[in-house]
Amino acid sequence: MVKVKNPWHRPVVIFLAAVIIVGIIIMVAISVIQNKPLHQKCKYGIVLDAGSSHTSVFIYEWPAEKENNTGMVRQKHTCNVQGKGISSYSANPQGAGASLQLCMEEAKQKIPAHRHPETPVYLGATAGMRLLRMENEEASDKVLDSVAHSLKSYPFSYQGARIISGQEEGAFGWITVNYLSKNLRKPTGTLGALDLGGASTQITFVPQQNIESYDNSIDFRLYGNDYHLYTHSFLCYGKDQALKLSMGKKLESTLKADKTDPIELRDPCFHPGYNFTRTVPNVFNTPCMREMKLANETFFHVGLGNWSQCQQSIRKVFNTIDCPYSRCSFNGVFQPSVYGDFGAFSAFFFVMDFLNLTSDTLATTKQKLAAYCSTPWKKIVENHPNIKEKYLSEYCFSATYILTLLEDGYKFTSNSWKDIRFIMKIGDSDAGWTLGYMLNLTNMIPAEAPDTPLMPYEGYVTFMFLFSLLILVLLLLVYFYFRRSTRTAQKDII
Ligand SMILES: Nc1ccn([C@@H]2O[C@H](COP(=O)(O)OP(=O)(O)OP(=O)(O)O)[C@@H](O)[C@H]2O)c(=O)n1
Ligand SMILES: [Ca+2]
Repeated sequence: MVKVKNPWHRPVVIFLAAVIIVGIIIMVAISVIQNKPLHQKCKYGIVLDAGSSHTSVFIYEWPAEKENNTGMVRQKHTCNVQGKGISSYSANPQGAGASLQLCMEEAKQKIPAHRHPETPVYLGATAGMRLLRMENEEASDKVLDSVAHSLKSYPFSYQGARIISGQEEGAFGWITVNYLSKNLRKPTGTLGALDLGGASTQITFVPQQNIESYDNSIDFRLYGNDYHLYTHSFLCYGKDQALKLSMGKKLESTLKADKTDPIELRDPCFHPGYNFTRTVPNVFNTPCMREMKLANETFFHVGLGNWSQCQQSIRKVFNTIDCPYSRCSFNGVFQPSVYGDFGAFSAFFFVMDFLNLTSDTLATTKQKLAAYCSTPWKKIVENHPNIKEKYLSEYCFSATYILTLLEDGYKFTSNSWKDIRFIMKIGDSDAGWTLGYMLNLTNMIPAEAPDTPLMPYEGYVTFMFLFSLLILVLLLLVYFYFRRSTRTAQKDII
């Protein structure tokens, strides 16, 4: 046997082997950086959204090692607490805490037991509790004590139950939609946030103009970028309270014009043929209507089904005359021109989605809504036998209110209407303030960008593909080179 001798064989082979080994090490390192651990350990967080109309429990989940990266936290589970919001328990505060039990038991099942002690639980109450606090502070404290006591009885890490401010509600809703849309680490624009609840509504966006009022401005530094936000929350302008305001105004003018007994409230925002007897205290028991003096006990609520008259009546709840700034939305509140795309969620979505009005032009939306409002009540009930009549009866009002709020209130135009996206979820997580609230309280969004920015997923896939191709070509070259060398050597021997 003759040994093949070639003086530059060895360095070439060593070089190629080194390239392959380094390549494999880089691939493994990138896989780790790309946050695709072999076995994913998760952490959890619970936020209770104690809204004016109801309470929801949200369970969030994220990979234990990579909690500071945008888009890593996702909604694992949500549970709707049965019954009304916690503010409805003012006369029976213990009932508020007890109402959370079923959903909290569910949370115990959904989160692995060994994670329970480290899982934070937060409860944030919104406009319903703000109103109760205005009306009766002692009662609102008792309700908060009751829910706090209930939450402390679970094996999680209780972090507090409090009434959040309207500014926090707006700002955390904005953080949620931009975190979920992965806008926060890119130089691209952000998404404004429009939230419509039962008792308040929020508008939050990055404006182009100066913010003239200190109360409406909020600054964040997230992942190394500065955000200067405009935000405002209108208490009493959620859809349930706005209905009361609007009906109250109509009742007042009816009382002035006609003192017959019982009073007939002829309402263009309800369908023709709709006729219900209501009692004044039931409809108007809210601090949003303190100045209105409405003594009569019962009245007939009669539908007329006239969209344009309905819009006229709703306009009366917005004061668009007085403005101490260069420009206002309504009620003397400063607002810069709306700018950029907006995500409109909660009742903005529920109502517009129910009426199939989430993707039309403003003109078409108005036409369709006018036709819907004039549809007889009997037909509406026939078409939707499974929906509670109370909710069904209010969609004409609610959608007309939404259009009026967006157009006359926030000054969206037929042109900027198309920048509004009616959304419920982004990915598998709900749009709302709860996720932003938890990200903030757990410091999961760092002010500065991490030192090693991640390669985007598409870039990672392309890189891995090209690198694998390179390794394959190198292996083939080595193979052919050796084959040729061996053959040459064999020929030499022959
Ligand atoms: N699928 C749903 C859920 C809720 N709603 C109604 O939409 C309104 C707002 O609901 P939500 O956003 O849950 O309000 P809350 O959070 O309870 O109120 P707030 O934010 O003002 O405290 C309420 O009138 C509720 O009855 C609806 O029409 N359809
Ligand atoms: Ca809400």
